[in-house]
Amino acid sequence: MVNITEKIKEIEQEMARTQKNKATEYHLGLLKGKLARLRAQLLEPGPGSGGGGGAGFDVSKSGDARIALVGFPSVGKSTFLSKITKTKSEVAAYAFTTLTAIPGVLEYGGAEIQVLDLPGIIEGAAEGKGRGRQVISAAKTSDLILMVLDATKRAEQRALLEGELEAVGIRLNKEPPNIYLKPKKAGGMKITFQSPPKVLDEKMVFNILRDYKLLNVEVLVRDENATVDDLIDVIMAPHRTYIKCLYVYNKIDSVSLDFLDKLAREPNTVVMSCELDLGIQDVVERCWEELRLIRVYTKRKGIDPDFSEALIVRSNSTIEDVCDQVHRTLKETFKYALVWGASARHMPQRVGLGHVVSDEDVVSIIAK
Ligand SMILES: Nc1nc2c(ncn2[C@@H]2O[C@H](COP(=O)(O)OP(=O)(O)OP(=O)(O)O)[C@@H](O)[C@H]2O)c(=O)[nH]1
Ligand SMILES: [K+]
Ligand SMILES: [Mg+2]
Repeated sequence: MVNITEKIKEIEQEMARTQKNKATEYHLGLLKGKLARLRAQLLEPGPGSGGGGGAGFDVSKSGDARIALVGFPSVGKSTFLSKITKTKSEVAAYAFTTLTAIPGVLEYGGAEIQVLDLPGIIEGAAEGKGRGRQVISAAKTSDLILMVLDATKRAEQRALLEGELEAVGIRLNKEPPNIYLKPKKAGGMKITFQSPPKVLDEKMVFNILRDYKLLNVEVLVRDENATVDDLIDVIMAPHRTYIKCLYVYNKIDSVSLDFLDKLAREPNTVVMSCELDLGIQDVVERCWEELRLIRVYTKRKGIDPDFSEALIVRSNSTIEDVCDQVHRTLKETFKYALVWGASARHMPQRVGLGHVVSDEDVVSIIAK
């Protein structure tokens, strides 16, 4: 383990030393690939290491979605959990008050959202410092990461934390790169650019593929702005997780109004003070928006819809998903559905199992 960590350090240092220019770009690209492989290796439980990969905490998923509270120690994660759920997680002024994952339930919009309060992480977490690896594994299983930051601390805290998550393959607020890659049994490399690339070139792609021993492979780069990092992410796809992240600055009671104004304007950012009870509701509303959960109300023939209880499904869900939420076997007797609401072209619209529902649709399932 020490060995890999040292190798990672060496490569990071070499990359930092190397000037970025046309002559060094291929070399840097290969170093990036090597780094990505070593980091993945670090996360694999090694032989006899007794789970050195750091499995997550033993908290089963429940509810309609999961939010993870990630941050440095004492930024106010537990204080926040205690504000928005009925769970009381210990709060104190010293670092590492929370030592395990504490789940709470946030009730909002008819949904039950599991919120995981996690131990604070420190620099080097990705390499196994503190409970970092476990915290990050738990974060990986969430639908939304709330990165809780202390508004009174240095601005670098955010980049440091992002770096830790990046290092273990978490990609925040990013879509998977638009590069198609398919390993083949034979036929050599086939590299195609859909339009002239702005950053990558054929030699770079060739070098990286060869370095990964992908000698028979088809690659189609669809995004003209794709980078070496994007290509590596596609090659390393099983080790990459794309998660939404909301940056939440707490303790705004202790900063100037000018600074607060600057923070609040940053993208994907919300500000709050748990101590003064300021902005908490805004944070909850932003979480709800980011999760993009959809409420569907069911209606029986001849009776008004039941607006007191919603079925909660993910965005882009279909009538089939709605059926599954009602009952496991419902779709076996499904004939058609009637839909009222934003997803319907006319009211009601008669639809099949593949119809994509919108938030607050009313649905009547007609059985055979
Ligand atoms: N000034 C100020 N202090 C706060 C605020 N929210 C929390 N605190 C204080 O910050 C300290 C740390 O709070 P915790 O909730 O324990 O922080 P944590 O992030 O869970 O800490 P660990 O579990 O140790 O990682 C406590 O003394 C809180 O009272 C806030 O909005 N403003
Ligand atoms: K604390
Ligand atoms: Mg805590």
